[in-house]
Amino acid sequence: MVDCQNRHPRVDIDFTLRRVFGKSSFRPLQREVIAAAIDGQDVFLQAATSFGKSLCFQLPAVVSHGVTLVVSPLLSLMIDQVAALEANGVPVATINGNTPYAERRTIMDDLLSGHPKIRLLYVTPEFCSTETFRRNLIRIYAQGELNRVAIDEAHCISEWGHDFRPAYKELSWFKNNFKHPPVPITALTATATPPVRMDIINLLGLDVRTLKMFNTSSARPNIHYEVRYVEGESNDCTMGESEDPKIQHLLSWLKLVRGRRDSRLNPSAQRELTRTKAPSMSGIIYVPLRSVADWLARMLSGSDNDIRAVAYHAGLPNSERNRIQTMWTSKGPAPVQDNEPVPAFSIIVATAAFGMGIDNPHVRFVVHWTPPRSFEGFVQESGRAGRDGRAAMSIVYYSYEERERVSERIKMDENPKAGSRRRYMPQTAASKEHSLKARVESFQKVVQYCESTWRCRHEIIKDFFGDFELEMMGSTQADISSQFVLSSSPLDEELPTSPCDFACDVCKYGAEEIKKRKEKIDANDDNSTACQRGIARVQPFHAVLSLRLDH
Ligand SMILES: Nc1ncnc2c1ncn2[C@@H]1O[C@H](COP(=O)(O)OP(=O)(O)OP(=O)(O)O)[C@@H](O)[C@H]1O
Repeated sequence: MVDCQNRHPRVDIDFTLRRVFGKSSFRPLQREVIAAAIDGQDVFLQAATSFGKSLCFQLPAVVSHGVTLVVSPLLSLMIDQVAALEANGVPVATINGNTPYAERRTIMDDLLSGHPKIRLLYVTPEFCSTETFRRNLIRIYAQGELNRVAIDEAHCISEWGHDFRPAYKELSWFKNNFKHPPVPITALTATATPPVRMDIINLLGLDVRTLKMFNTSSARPNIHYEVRYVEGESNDCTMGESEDPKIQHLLSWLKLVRGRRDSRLNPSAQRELTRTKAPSMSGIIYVPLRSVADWLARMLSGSDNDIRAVAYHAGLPNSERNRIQTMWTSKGPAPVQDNEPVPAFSIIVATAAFGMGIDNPHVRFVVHWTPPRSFEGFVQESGRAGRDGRAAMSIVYYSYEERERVSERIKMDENPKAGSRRRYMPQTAASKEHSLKARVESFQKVVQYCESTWRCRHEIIKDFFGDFELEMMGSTQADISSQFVLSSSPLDEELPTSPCDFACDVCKYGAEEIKKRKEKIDANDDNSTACQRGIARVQPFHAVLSLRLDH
């Protein structure tokens, strides 16, 4: 058997970075992570959304001997990364549910040839646990051609492995079967809490004594985080635009943004000229339900000629979803045709089906229409903004009614009605308990993030992901602020500062102001509005969650 770890040539990674990936320099920490991978170490990288984690396994795969197997949770993510690698001329393949038989055969023939051309193969965890694929992998390994296994979005191992994607739990198969020589593993994530990190390490069978750990801070300095407190009912798809306070708020905010942008881009000329020439500003609005996505996209598009909004959710045909995603991720501003005005805003109104890993550098804002159901999901989704390093915005609309609704949905997912779409499928009583507890805690953190009127929101994010604990585990850390354009100018140096440099509503407007904004909804927390509308009194949030944990 050949040990492919010892067969990689001495490589100039700077040359490969420029020549293959078209990047001029490494971001802080990338070089160290890549060097550890080329050296054959097991690597754990936890870095903020948009840090550039993919490069940390793609570049080693390009310069090393053999094939790197990439385990990825979502088809859309695989398609995105495979297309980007192909565009850079890297031999890459994916085998997934949509791969025709003949293409699978060609890919496997290459991988089993003893000298494969393919450098990276993207698969799902479910495919990894099929007998046929495992038999083939053993042959590839025996030929000395299995270089590394990369687990992208590794938090899914812990978040999903215990319930609705049990195949994630079987990934220890790699360490158990490829021992002499060992096949190194790289695990990457932006959103793992301390217990999730330990779960990932244990489930993958990694040895903490030899594992190389790297991390950056979890919050994104170029994102301005804000919570907007809104009163009353929402997501009522029968409502008109003028009746919904959130639509009203959003439209006036967009108008403000557009006004500022117009005057910055073209201060002296007429606005019409600016509208014709400037590219659209991209944004994502996350909603809890498909029906709300369709309704809100319709409302926004119909309300203003300057907004083009499309819905994206799992209920759309695959072809439509692919079309929207391709349009969305195409790099660069949308081309301007003739003198046709380009809408000022191009918005995707999406359910959670659109999120993790999606890489469009130009997204300027991400809005959560209702409180997100998990804190990890919130950080992943808001992390779609500002991936070009420039200033971007995250807004969460928050009301107590919506808070109760989300906790009700969490409850329903655990005990679905017969015949309903079942989102989670815990296997045993113990794993059911584990998964419920994790989900409840994660949502409690969302509530804490939204209801806090005094703490910097960046600090809340960093706390949740335990940046400090990573340091205690011996992780090599890097400051990534140089990667982003921060909002304050050098002229502000004399002014007092805040933990996030005023990049959240609490630090920018002060605790008193945020408290005042929140008081608006505090007045309604006794459910009186619900009673007035004839809606049954909803159980208070904390009662619902503690009840849930009791059985
Ligand atoms: N050294 C670099 N120089 C310039 N751009 C880079 C560099 N490394 C990565 N990028 C770019 O940064 C963007 C984000 O990279 P990537 O998608 O790998 O992020 P990520 O860390 O996986 O984020 P997420 O966790 O949100 O999916 C990509 O467009 C990528 O091309």
